[in-house]
Amino acid sequence: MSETLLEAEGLHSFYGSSHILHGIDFVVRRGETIGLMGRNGMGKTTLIRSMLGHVRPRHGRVAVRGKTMTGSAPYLIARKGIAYVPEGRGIFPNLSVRENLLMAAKPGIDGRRDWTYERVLETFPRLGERLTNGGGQLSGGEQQMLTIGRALMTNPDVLILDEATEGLAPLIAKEIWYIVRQIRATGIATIVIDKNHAAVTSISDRNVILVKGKVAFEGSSAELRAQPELLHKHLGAG
Ligand SMILES: Nc1ncnc2c1ncn2[C@@H]1O[C@H](COP(=O)(O)OP(=O)(O)OP(=O)(O)O)[C@@H](O)[C@H]1O
Repeated sequence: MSETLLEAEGLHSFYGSSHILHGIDFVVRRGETIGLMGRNGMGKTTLIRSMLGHVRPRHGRVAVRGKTMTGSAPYLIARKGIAYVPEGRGIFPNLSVRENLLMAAKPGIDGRRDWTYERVLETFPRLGERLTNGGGQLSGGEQQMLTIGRALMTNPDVLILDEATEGLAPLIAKEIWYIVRQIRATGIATIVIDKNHAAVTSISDRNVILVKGKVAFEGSSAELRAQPELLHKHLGAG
């Protein structure tokens, strides 16, 4: 079985006295694409934030490449090859597109420099047309592309996309999905959180559905499609 890159075991996380995650087990192996699903407020973002050191779990363990890193600072976890594209984007509005990309550049954990500035521009031709524009002058879709481009410039082994197509026009969302497919094909493991379940299951190897901070389903896209009642019950879809 491929190397485990990111792992949560029995995670319990809280915001103040609100108990949000109730003993979650979650694993990301090299090269796999995981759809993380669930209705609003079920704990998807909290699970990601708990694994990445933004929220300190009260119980349980987080391991990165087999090493326990529960509650480690986010930058230490990022340094281990985990890139996070949060909901709502994270670019520097006063810097140009070129500067936004170049300042993110770093080799991967094993020294890989697969994702160069040139390659990111090939993947996102729209950004190439906007190199001198400020990040804040871009459209929502372009900002999202820049955020993903910045994450790729870090040469990650795991890329986490939290609602990457949220609020985008359908054609732009389609472009983002096309790019996610290309990224997947390069062997980067990806966690995709998105409300478009059909799009998620069309690219994911495995899917995890959260209900009230617990894993309610885990299985392949074929298994999930074979149980449409699950989609209806847990996601309100179909
Ligand atoms: N910073 C916070 N402080 C207090 N409660 C929070 C905070 N962030 C999230 N919550 C609550 O934790 C619960 C889980 O939120 P979370 O964002 O993890 O859900 P989600 O499944 O990602 O849903 P969404 O799609 O709405 O982001 C929700 O009830 C939410 O209101």
